[in-house]
Amino acid sequence: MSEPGVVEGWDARTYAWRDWSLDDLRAAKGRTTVSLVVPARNEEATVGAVVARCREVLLETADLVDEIVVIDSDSTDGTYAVAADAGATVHRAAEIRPDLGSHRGKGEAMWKSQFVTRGDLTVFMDADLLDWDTHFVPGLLGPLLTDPQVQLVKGFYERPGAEGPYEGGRVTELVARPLVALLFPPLAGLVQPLAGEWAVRREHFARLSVPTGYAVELAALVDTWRTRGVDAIAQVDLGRRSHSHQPLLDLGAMATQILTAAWARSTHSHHADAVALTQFLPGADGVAAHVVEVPVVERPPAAGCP
Ligand SMILES: O=c1ccn([C@@H]2O[C@H](COP(=O)(O)OP(=O)(O)O[C@H]3O[C@H](CO)[C@@H](O)[C@H](O)[C@H]3O)[C@@H](O)[C@H]2O)c(=O)[nH]1
Ligand SMILES: O=C(O)[C@H](O)COP(=O)(O)O
Repeated sequence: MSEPGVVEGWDARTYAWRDWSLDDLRAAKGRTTVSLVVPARNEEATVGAVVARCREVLLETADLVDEIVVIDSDSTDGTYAVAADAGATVHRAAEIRPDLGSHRGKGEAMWKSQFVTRGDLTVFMDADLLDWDTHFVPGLLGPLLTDPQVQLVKGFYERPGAEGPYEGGRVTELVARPLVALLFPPLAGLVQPLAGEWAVRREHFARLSVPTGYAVELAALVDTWRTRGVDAIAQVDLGRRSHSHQPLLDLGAMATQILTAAWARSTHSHHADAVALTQFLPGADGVAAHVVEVPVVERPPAAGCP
């Protein structure tokens, strides 16, 4: 086992959010425009606070964000109304460019966001954040505003829990990290490869193929590395973050999507729109198998769309 520390090659592109003051960032921003995009599915309990705090601090006070856009991803609760009341521009993913069809999923909401936002830079933030702060956004903007070579910035953070502060979640540790180790080793220095808090240059994102589900993060990293080189990716320590946890079986679907996107990016290729995932639940006579059709549709680069 090697000595603990930053993985070789990543030290120069690993930052902390305190590395820039708001004044530094405002000066670097100049006429560059920034969209904060929050994909949200059934997040009425938390999306209001995410939007309201970002609006007050980043849009109205610090003048660092030019628009806050919530993409309502087929919610069946009050997400749309809560986000709108908190001051976001809200769009239903299915209603954006209906001529392009509609799919379920977080990646779909993020892909569709490109047709309703106008920022030169896009910052993505999850809507289910519990322990977080608005400095996430300036932290993620730092490398993009100060280094023209950087195309994509990934957040990382302590994740409070029994496992240890810098260990990721279950999918991160059991799927993403082993995959990166096997197939994409130059990305192994990323502390939280699946973090939902990341930022990207609009022009670069528009040239990426985007899995409609939870593989959007891993795909963006791999494709950025392949097309622009590993130096186009930076990561920023954002402090602490906690979020609501999904049930294990739902994470099985997430893992399947991530594995599919990784497989498509390895020397093998995959062309189906869904993967059948068999899971097991207690049944009347013991264990019962359930097959879940996990969607793995992938959108083409938005830049090629009419
Ligand atoms: O169909 C969906 C599902 C989720 N979301 C939103 O996406 C964000 C993150 O979703 P969540 O289910 O909380 O994901 P996690 O279990 O926390 O998964 C982690 O790992 C995923 C895989 O990389 C990332 O996409 C997530 O951002 C990251 O938080 C939240 O705002 C959700 O409301 C959608 O917009 N549409
Ligand atoms: O990043 C992950 O692996 C998923 O978000 C799951 O996280 P959790 O195990 O902390 O719920």
